[in-house]
Amino acid sequence: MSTLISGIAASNGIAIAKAYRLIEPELSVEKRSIENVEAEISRFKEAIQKSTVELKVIRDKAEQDLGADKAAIFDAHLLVLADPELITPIQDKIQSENVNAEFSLHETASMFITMFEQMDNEYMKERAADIRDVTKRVLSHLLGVHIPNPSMIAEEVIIIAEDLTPSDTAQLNPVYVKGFTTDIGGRTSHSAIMARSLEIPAVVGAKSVTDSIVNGDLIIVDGLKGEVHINPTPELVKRYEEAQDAYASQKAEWAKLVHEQTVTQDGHHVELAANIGTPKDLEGVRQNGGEGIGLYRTEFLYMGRNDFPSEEEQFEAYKTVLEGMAGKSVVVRTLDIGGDKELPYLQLPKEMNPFLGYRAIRLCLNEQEIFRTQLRALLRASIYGDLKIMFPMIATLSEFREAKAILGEVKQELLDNGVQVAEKIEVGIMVEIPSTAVMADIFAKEVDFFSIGTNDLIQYTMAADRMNERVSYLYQPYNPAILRMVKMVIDAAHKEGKWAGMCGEMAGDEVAIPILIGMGLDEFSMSATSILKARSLISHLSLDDMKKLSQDVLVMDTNDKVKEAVLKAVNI
Ligand SMILES: C=C(OP(=O)(O)O)C(=O)O
Ligand SMILES: [Mg+2]
Repeated sequence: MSTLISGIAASNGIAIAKAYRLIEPELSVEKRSIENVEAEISRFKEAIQKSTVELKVIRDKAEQDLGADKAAIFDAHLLVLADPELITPIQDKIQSENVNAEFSLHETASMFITMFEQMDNEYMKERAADIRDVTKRVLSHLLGVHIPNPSMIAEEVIIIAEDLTPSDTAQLNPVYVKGFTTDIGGRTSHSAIMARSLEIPAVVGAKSVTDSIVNGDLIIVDGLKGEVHINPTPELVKRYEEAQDAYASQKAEWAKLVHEQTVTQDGHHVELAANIGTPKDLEGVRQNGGEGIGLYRTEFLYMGRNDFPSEEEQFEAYKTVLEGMAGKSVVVRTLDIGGDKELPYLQLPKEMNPFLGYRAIRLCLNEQEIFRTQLRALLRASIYGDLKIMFPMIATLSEFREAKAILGEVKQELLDNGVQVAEKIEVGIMVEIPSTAVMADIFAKEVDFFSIGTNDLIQYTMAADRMNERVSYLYQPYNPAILRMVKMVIDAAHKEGKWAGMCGEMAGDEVAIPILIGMGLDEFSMSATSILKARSLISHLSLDDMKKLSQDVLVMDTNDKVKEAVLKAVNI
């Protein structure tokens, strides 16, 4: 009997494959007295040996599939495993206290982790994170349980997880990972955004998938409808295979527009740009006819590793993207860390409300060395294309002025040292905090452009956590409260002769697009895989009709009424 679980459609497409549970096993430790100390120490040594072999295989595979930078984290783990300063005290404790290896490992490692975490030293804090990971691995061997290793997957699978962190997603190889489904998350959580950029069908917020699915179950992930089928009947599999074919033909139709401009029926041109996370995404942008990069989320450069990327490393990444876009506009957003995006090597105090906390520009203005290094790398790369710099999470004008002043200082230092920097670099902001949307007329006098970040703007306006599927019904992009704010921002930009774009998920939403065209949005930035579909839709719209539609919807009372009105006016 097949079982159906409904969730949130997070990334288009249909995937059919075996389940792979990416879930950490229970690793609780009990204290036991042991009689044979020698045997216990051998058992411990054997677990170390197995962990070392395992880590070497993982490291080599990660290097081969994902590159040396992603593999570096496993080198650090291997060093910890070979470190006598950690290993000897564990053996000594087994011997002197006659306790089991699990207990000795757990106690000794916890002592080091606490000590290193309390040090005011980034390097030592990173070591604490390494010890934590390595301890888990050795414990798993002592306890005889299996820790899943996503980078080791070598057959077609569908990942089943409670949630996927951005660094988990960075380790997934789309050659094997055909789809994923998670218990938690919403359409704008980062796992969903990554799934779209990797073109992996995904259903998130499916509540009970980890309870209902065991390794090896046959799974269908329907990323179009938001459904997960567990052990489907052969008839259902057949129907889904046909749906996969139909989706592939539809994509082939859209693909004909890859070299076309984006123009409405009555000749109004807009720009369809792509959101990217790494230079590797450029290929997808080209294949999908992106007219620029509207959002380069640079935080991915900082994730899934052990240390900050150097200025040189960042410079290379930015240069690759600018050169790859061959003179087309590239909007690079400065580091937006915090919220659900954590860095293992930047230990920050736990916060009650991380989405309302110390993140993005707030952190960069405070930890200026991190910010200045990034700005230096960006400015040095600016001569390789059309760079635009964008600051995230701007809430007040003084934050913008301060960030811009720092950028000015960094630029002057570079020029003083004879480093070449592009003459004209537009500097803009994300509009993703309601205070900034409301003050858009004032900001518009000082910024070069706006890019509306609806993922956060909606979460903050509706007071609904974008990661929480229990309040995901409040993710209402067509709610007139949101639409009015978007309209204010676009009008404010135009009044000062500036341009307004949108890089939140709403920009690629087929119900929102007609309204946004009517409001005069200049640039739409979305997952590369949504571009051709959006271009096709826009080519069937008339600007005049959409202007009228956008005025009508602004005075409607609910999200659903607006949606209904758009679906009635436009054949989607
Ligand atoms: C594009 C946005 O930024 P992110 O999703 O990275 O928070 C947004 O908030 O809409
Ligand atoms: Mg945001």
